[in-house]
Amino acid sequence: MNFIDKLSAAWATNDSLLCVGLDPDLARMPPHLQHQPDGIVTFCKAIIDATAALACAFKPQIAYFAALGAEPQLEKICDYLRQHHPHVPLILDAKRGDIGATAHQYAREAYDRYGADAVTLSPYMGFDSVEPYFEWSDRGQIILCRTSNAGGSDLQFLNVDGKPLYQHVAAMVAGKWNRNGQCALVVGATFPDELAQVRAIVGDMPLLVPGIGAQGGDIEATVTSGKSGAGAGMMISSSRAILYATPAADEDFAAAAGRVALETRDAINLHR
Ligand SMILES: O=C(O)c1cc(=O)[nH]c(=O)n1[C@@H]1O[C@H](COP(=O)(O)O)[C@@H](O)[C@H]1O
Repeated sequence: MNFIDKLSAAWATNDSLLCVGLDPDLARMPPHLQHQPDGIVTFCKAIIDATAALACAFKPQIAYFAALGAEPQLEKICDYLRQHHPHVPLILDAKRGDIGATAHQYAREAYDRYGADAVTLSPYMGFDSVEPYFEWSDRGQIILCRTSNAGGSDLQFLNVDGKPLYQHVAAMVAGKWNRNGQCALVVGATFPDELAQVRAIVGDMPLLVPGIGAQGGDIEATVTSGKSGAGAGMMISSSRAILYATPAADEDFAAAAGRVALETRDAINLHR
């Protein structure tokens, strides 16, 4: 099943627009897991099992693994997701962006090594830096458009031919770039006005929307501004607020993650 169909099925099956971000920070994990050889795997599996019925996607962020040389643990987590929760799409958050030959290697990493359904990409090196990813015709490309951080405005808000650069990115990705019909865009929950602008440009294209939870984005404004005509169309992502829902010393971190995921999913659904 291709990325968009799998995402649409997960929206319906789990009645959820919540994407659970897997950003495992050793220092915030329960102490008994911090020094175990596969402690990150154990931590993430417990979070995954506690939230899989509530999520429309999982999004591991590769930096938290690569910084520790823990890519083999990320492989195990991705294998686990595909085997035990195959109906929930796996998004590798890597924000790649490089010339074509190098991009092809990054595509192999995301889609073949980790088996991701989709990967996050930067658009700023242009179409030929994204083109190699289309060789995997059933997989998704999620392209940065209006990011959740304050500094995103430095470039994305530059006025180009009468409109901000991020709107050009939205129009390009929804048009010429969406070669396999598997593209999506990243728009931060911290900017609901821009979320509405992007929605108006791209029709029902899925949007990955980080910025609720730890970054303080407002759920009602996010859903109202970003939902598609069918009241879906978004992967509203939260990482730290779910992963570290209890103090690190608390043994019951997975149950707390499940509780916060349930509350977040339901709060999102109130406004669909
Ligand atoms: O592409 C992303 O996922 C992303 C885009 C963006 O604009 N802002 C953003 O925070 N993210 C990612 O979303 C996650 C946010 O984590 P929390 O703030 O803990 O929910 C991190 O993994 C970020 O790298």
